[in-house]
Amino acid sequence: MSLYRVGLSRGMLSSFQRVMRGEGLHTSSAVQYEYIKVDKRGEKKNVGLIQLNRLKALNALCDGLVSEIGEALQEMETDTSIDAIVITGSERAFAAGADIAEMKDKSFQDCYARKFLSHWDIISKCPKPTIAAVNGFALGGGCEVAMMCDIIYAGEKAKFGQPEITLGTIPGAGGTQRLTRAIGKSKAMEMILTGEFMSAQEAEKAGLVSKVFPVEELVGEAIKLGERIGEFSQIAAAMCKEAVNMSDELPLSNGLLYEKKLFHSSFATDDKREGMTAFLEKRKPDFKDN
Ligand SMILES: C=CC(=O)SCCNC(=O)CCNC(=O)[C@H](O)C(C)(C)COP(=O)(O)OP(=O)(O)OC[C@H]1O[C@@H](n2cnc3c(N)ncnc32)[C@H](O)[C@@H]1OP(=O)(O)O
Repeated sequence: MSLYRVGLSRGMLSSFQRVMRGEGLHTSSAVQYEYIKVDKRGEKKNVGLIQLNRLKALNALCDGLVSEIGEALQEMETDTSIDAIVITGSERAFAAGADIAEMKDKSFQDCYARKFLSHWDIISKCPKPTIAAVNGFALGGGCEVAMMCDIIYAGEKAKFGQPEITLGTIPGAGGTQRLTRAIGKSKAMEMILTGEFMSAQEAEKAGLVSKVFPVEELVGEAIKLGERIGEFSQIAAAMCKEAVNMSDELPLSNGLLYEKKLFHSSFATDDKREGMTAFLEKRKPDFKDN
């Protein structure tokens, strides 16, 4: 059982110092966080918001921060009132990458034995729809976290990059794979081999980002998107997500079969009956996520 689950946080170890610096511990219903803020947003409070909050280090993804994202996601996953989840940072930085100070003295043995970065996978495995709302820098692991989400919305000053080559290493949390799949080999290779950043507008044109918004409107627009998704059946949304994600993993014929099996499975739900009945009765469906 993690410390968080029994009501303690890593943060409590140094809470006195943080209180003295005027920084607080950020609390959800049962869990206290040091590096993130969590909230429920939208008119029905059905959109979970995770805001990275390690501002001085540009939200560099230290071990504690990533663990807290995982804790918050797990909590939101089991909270049936939450239909979609938005992950965001600050206006200056979504996240400037894995924490370089933490990595500097790590050996191969440390990385291999402790499966360094493998706990980041929890973000891509979340069954609920996830939206990255990216303002400012999304570099290295920050770009990778954004790409682990299902949809990326960007503020017009956002900058994406995989600059690991400038540190003598390579992307390690899916950067080469996901970027190549998103924008194609030539563009991904150029970005990764030069360490150069891509603007929000370029990222939208290349296909990494769905939409670009003015900086101050970004998070609100991501929450509106979460609310729109939340109008539908949670089960259907989870099935859509599973089928789309499988298209990245499987050859076409297997992907088509997988989709068909999920489509057939959706016929076992009350929500499919309600959706089709409501259409024929010319009324709004009342989905029960069942
Ligand atoms: C999976 C592998 C990886 O992710 S490797 C990391 C990949 N990311 C990077 O290489 C980006 C590193 N950061 C930068 O290049 C710059 O900080 C910047 C371009 C994002 C912003 O530059 P600017 O000059 O505006 O700010 P500072 O460099 O002064 O940064 C402020 C403050 O944040 C600390 N910081 C920034 N990024 C990281 C990081 N990835 N890890 C640890 N710390 C980071 C930086 O050291 C500064 O701290 P300070 O105590 O004020 O010196």
